[in-house]
Amino acid sequence: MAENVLHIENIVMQFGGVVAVNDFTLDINKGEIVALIGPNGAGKTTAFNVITGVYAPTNGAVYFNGKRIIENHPHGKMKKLYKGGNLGKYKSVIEPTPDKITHLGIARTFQNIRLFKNMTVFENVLIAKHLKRTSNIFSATFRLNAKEEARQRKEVMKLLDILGLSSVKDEKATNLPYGKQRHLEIARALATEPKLLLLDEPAAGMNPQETEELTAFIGKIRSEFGLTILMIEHHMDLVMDISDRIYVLDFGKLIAQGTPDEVQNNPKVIEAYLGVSDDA
Ligand SMILES: Nc1ncnc2c1ncn2[C@@H]1O[C@H](COP(=O)(O)OP(=O)(O)OP(=O)(O)O)[C@@H](O)[C@H]1O
Repeated sequence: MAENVLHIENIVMQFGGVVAVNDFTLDINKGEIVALIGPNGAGKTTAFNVITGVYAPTNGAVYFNGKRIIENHPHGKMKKLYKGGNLGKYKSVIEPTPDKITHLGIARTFQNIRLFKNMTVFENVLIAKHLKRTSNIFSATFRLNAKEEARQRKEVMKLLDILGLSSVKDEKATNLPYGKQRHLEIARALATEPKLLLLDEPAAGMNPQETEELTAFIGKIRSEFGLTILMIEHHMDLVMDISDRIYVLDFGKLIAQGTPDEVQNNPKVIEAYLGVSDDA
């Protein structure tokens, strides 16, 4: 039987009167690559921010490897404002910080590149590796134990080798071509040894050749590291090529899910993207 890695249940994320994510449920099994797509403002990044502990959801729960890691229900100001369903279903408050989520084994990248631009490729990955071990930015930067440090350096070299980045390990991040900077961002996420990787628009700003290289790169890391991947992406070639399944959000609501074939022929999806339905 397929092994569930991530189960998001009835997630609502409401900012005052704006319902950014509206009763969203999603499942990902071990080893799958799942894409989360939808027009601008559909709620995709907000969903990522809930899974990674940036926002406590207004209502709903998140399970990782069968364990409930996030739960919340409308309280305080939201008690009056909340218009969603499942009221009273979620009773406890579990609000891990992003740092705790990383330690559980979920890593992410961001829409905009967030590298230490003036540090080398090697240093960028090493700092991410330190964060995994210490969860403290101070000791992550000014490391303490020489033996542990040597071990981590070795692990980083191995990771760079696998990812084809060892030949540029001493280059400053800012000097890398754009596509490689994106690979480096993923390398940093992998340094935290995740089981689940969330990629937020990894192909943003890429040309077709860079996008093709990224497609191969993502396929490679899935098999090398036995990863499960959830990816937000607007490049439909990449999404259709690499995804096992796709979820589609529009105005915060799930409007479709299925295989790439099912989703691209779904009239609701066509309507959400083009503003016209085939059967209109
Ligand atoms: N912190 C916030 N406060 C208030 N509203 C927010 C906040 N974050 C997101 N929103 C709103 O929630 C909605 C969903 O935004 P979100 O960024 O999740 O969409 P998205 O699908 O990721 O869009 P894009 O593809 O453009 O990145 C938008 O209307 C946005 O303005």
